Amino acid sequence: MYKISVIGTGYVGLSTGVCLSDMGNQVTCVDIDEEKINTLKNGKSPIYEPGMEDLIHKNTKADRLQFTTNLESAVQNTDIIFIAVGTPSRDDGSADLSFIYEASKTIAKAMNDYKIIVTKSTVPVGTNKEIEDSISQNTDQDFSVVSSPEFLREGSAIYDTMNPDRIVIGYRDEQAGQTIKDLYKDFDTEFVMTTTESSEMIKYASNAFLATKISFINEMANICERVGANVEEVAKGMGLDHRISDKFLNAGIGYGGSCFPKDTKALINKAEEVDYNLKIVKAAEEVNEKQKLIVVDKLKEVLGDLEGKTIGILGLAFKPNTDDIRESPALKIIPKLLEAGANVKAYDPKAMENARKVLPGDVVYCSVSEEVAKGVDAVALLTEWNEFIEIEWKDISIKMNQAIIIDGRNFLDVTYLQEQGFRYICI
Ligand SMILES: NC(=O)C1=CN([C@@H]2O[C@H](COP(=O)(O)OP(=O)(O)OC[C@H]3O[C@@H](n4cnc5c(N)ncnc54)[C@H](O)[C@@H]3O)[C@@H](O)[C@H]2O)C=CC1
Ligand SMILES: O=C(O)[C@H]1O[C@H](OP(=O)(O)OP(=O)(O)OC[C@H]2O[C@@H](n3ccc(=O)[nH]c3=O)[C@H](O)[C@@H]2O)[C@H](O)[C@@H](O)[C@@H]1O
Repeated sequence: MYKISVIGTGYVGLSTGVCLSDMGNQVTCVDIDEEKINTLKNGKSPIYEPGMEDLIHKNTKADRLQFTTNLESAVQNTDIIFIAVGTPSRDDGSADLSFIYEASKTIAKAMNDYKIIVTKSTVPVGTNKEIEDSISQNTDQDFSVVSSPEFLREGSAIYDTMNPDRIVIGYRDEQAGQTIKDLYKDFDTEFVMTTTESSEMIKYASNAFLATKISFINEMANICERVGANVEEVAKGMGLDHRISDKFLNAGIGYGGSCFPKDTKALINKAEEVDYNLKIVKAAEEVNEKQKLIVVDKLKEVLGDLEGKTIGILGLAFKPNTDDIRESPALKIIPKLLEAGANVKAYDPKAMENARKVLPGDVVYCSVSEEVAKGVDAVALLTEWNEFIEIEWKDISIKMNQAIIIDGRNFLDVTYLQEQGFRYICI
């Protein structure tokens, strides 16, 4: 059993803290956001993640998990400190590390004895060395910095944390690296013990590769459409080759989220810093930006001028099973539709509250998916929530002005929809 504090209670920090406590450790989760901490103290999760609230209840009840805004006392009462604060994009694409350095400085000033500081946040190569320097400037205590990047996906954060494909541990101090490995000793997984620089690069290279894989299949989809091939069959045929694998080969309206867009930009920026032109990742980004707006092009193709037309949007989150809308394609598509003079009705099972804060005010939000279809000229599916499969589509076509569906995620059953009289268009 280790005494651990986790700084930052976002998707990564909260999942890390909750899972480490569930593994039997004594965990204190810290955030500067008082509202988040109060929500957590009341047993509620500030983010939607399947299974999160149950684990919060279970582990707070067992006295293994607590929440505070008091970073100093959390640091003083624990031996291992995870940093899981945000590293958002700056205007030039580089990672904004101000939250990281602010947290490290506060940790350093609070330190009362030897601590291991573990960086979970995604940080550019060289940052862990900088964190080490920043901490030593602010304390006389002994400490070690370990890099252990996170690979969880939103929407399955708890499952991914508990069942990682690998755990990467980058260290300078062998003993500290082994302690972090020991923390995860019950996990049946591969451990990659490496330098902090390689560990930092593994995280960026993995995200850049996955983003590129998505852009690659999206480009294949665009060619398939022009030559009469079916991208889903092509992806299936490709994915059966174990060297390619069928994962992350779903064509659609491109990747969003808080990480692929931000991390590809930060990697390109880092490459520029060392005079290297990262052509493939740049191309992946460019393809993705275009891909997001393909739904608008397709709507124009079938409806002509969008002025005065009404479009129903199913799904606002950047992927299913999350309320996160950061960099969601919906945030690019909806303003374009409004600009073109269309009316927009929208529904998402979990992300409407977040979407309302950033989308233009004239979007009409519906309380159920069926309502989105009433009186619209086309429905566009932007997020593949499972509940959209269960929609009684046959009752819906009669409520629409025109029975047209643009499936931005190649998710719905084309044969069934065509039988119900829909004009079905996918990517
Ligand atoms: N969201 C994801 O799926 C994944 C994110 N990551 C990386 O993990 C890091 C965190 O990402 P998210 O959890 O999505 O961020 P987030 O934005 O959801 O949460 C960050 C939290 O840190 C808090 N914070 C900022 N400064 C603080 C300080 N000085 N003391 C205490 N709390 C502070 C904020 O109030 C916020 O609650 C990023 O570097 C991200 O790239 C890595 C893998 C997956
Ligand atoms: O660094 C991070 O933050 C995380 O980024 C991604 O996780 P996440 O963004 O939560 O979700 P993904 O499932 O990867 O989906 C990202 C985007 O790609 C899109 N996508 C995914 C797969 C696919 O085949 N096609 C596709 O368009 C999704 O719709 C979504 O918009 C990675 O999968 C995680 O391993 C990583 O830890």
